[in-house]
Amino acid sequence: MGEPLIGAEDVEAPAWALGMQATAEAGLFAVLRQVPRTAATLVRWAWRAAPRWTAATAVIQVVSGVVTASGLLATASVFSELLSEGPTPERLVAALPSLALVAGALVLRGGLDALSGASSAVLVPLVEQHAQGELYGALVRADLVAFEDPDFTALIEQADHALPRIRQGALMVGDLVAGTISVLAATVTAGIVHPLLAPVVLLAALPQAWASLRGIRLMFASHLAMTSRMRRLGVTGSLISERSAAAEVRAFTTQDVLLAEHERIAADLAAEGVRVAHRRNVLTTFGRALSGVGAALGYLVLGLLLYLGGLPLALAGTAVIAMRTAATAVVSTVTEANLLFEAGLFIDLYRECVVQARRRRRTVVPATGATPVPDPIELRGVSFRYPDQEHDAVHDVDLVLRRGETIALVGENGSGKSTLAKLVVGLFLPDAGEVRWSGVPTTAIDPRVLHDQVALVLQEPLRWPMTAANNIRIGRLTRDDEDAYDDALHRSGARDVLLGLPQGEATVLSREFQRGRDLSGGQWQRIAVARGLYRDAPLVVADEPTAALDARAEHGVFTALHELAAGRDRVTVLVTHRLANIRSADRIVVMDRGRIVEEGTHEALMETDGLYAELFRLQGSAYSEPSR
Ligand SMILES: Nc1ncnc2c1ncn2[C@@H]1O[C@H](COP(=O)(O)OP(=O)(O)OP(=O)(O)O)[C@@H](O)[C@H]1O
Repeated sequence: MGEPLIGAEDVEAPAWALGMQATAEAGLFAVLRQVPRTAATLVRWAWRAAPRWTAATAVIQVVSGVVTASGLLATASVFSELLSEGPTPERLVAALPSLALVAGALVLRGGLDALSGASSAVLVPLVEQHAQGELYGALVRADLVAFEDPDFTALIEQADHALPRIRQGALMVGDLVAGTISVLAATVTAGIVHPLLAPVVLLAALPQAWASLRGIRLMFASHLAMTSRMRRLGVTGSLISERSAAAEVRAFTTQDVLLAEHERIAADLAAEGVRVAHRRNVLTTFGRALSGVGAALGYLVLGLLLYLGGLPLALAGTAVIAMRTAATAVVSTVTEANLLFEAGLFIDLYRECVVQARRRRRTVVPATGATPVPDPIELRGVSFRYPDQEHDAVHDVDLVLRRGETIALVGENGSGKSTLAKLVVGLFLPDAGEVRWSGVPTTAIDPRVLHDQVALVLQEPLRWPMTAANNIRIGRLTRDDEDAYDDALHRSGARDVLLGLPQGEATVLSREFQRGRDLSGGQWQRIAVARGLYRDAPLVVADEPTAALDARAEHGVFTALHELAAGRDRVTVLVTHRLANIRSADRIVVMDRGRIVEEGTHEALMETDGLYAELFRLQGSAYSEPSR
């Protein structure tokens, strides 16, 4: 097989990735500006999550930096005293106070390190939790159509992966504060010895910092460019590892081809990983070499100062210590800044996801007046196209639905029935035209107000991973009505399902938990119908509610839906291919390629002798074929 298994190989990077790539490739100074911005974001998150711990951590880090700096100055002073002129015992005695300071600083630093560890241990998980809360808070409010956009769902995946980097960044902020103070202290010490030595100290560190930053930018750009491939790897990986795919993968003997595809994509990613690692390695080596030259220059300056008499010999030891300490402090601070910069790129990605999720929230200016209700529901010139698609899934549809009516949507596969049903209930908003509920466009109704009045039974219902009882009660958690619960169980045929479970309605319906159970497709569908009935909403939309049901259960469900529609003044929309079941519907709406092509009662449509009559006869003939 020459073609790649999943499809087009030359996949485009999503639009958000292109934007971020530009950020990652921006100039070095633009990049340097990002570190304080990232630190500010993390501190803001920390402050919102736990203000007291944030303040305590800040104090600890600043004190820690100051103590380190004092220790360094005291060390320098010990050297000055020891290397000064005079008899050794006197020099030793003179150095004692500074020695005591060094020891004190070391002990204090140890204590502060312990405190800092403790405060980070509390703060970092809180920051992570806050960040996740912000993202998930935005995601649950994002409009359904956002999840039809693969670029957005890829961004969500990336944001989920960014969390460990945020944790790492949060850890780094405090260290960076203390580290920066240490660098300042070392530079000041060197500067006190001789003003020329202060810039010289930094000379050794800058090339390493530059190389390191470039390396990270390289890694991030590659990470963004590989987004689509990583997604493909995830898709093939889950086909290999997930329970839902296991049966078909084996039955179609696709194990080897899947594994080969997985290995091929993994090899691409590994090759890219090796390329980036190699280039980062070259950069690091180059940076180190340049830093070596910088350090050599530093010592050359020191030598020259000594030679020219600009520096007394007694201070040379102090200068060397300050230079060594500064070099070490700068390197660790640069490493911390690098990690923060790296975290910053992922935090940007994370924030982008939050921003996009917020942008994809449905903005509604609610209409004034009484709460809109689904009676009548009027569709005028409604069209809808899925994101990135070339054709409308629903095109120029006019339709009116009234309370007490049962409307059946029929048509061949892909004709737009499910999409139209989602437009009727306001899960999707039309791209053109209007859907009005009691005269108010669905665009002007708060989605929660809309959906609160809808009971939806989908073709492939969500298998809620919770107890069987809660799988039904989640239809309306605020309702506590045992009679309604029993009635829903009875009408949907779900009672038999629950009776057959080891712990009855308390059985958890998910194999991901211990003693959890799974159900058959038809049993799940009965649960979904029970959930829809228990919701007790004025608009009931059932999309193929009986596709997996046996004949008896199917009959029961349709009878229940009819009774409910007629008895309680509901609007009921049935999407189905089982035409025999909807003969008594008040109206049958026939769809073809996104348009309504016929509309009327069963009798009227049979008389018209169009698409419906053809489909009906075809289905009927399958049952009336003489037995051989
Ligand atoms: N999530 C989606 N993204 C892009 N296109 C979609 C999506 N869902 C459906 N479509 C396309 O929109 C059109 C209408 O699909 P829809 O699911 O509404 O049809 P349907 O009549 O309910 O089909 P079926 O009888 O098979 O359930 C089809 O051409 C389908 O390929």
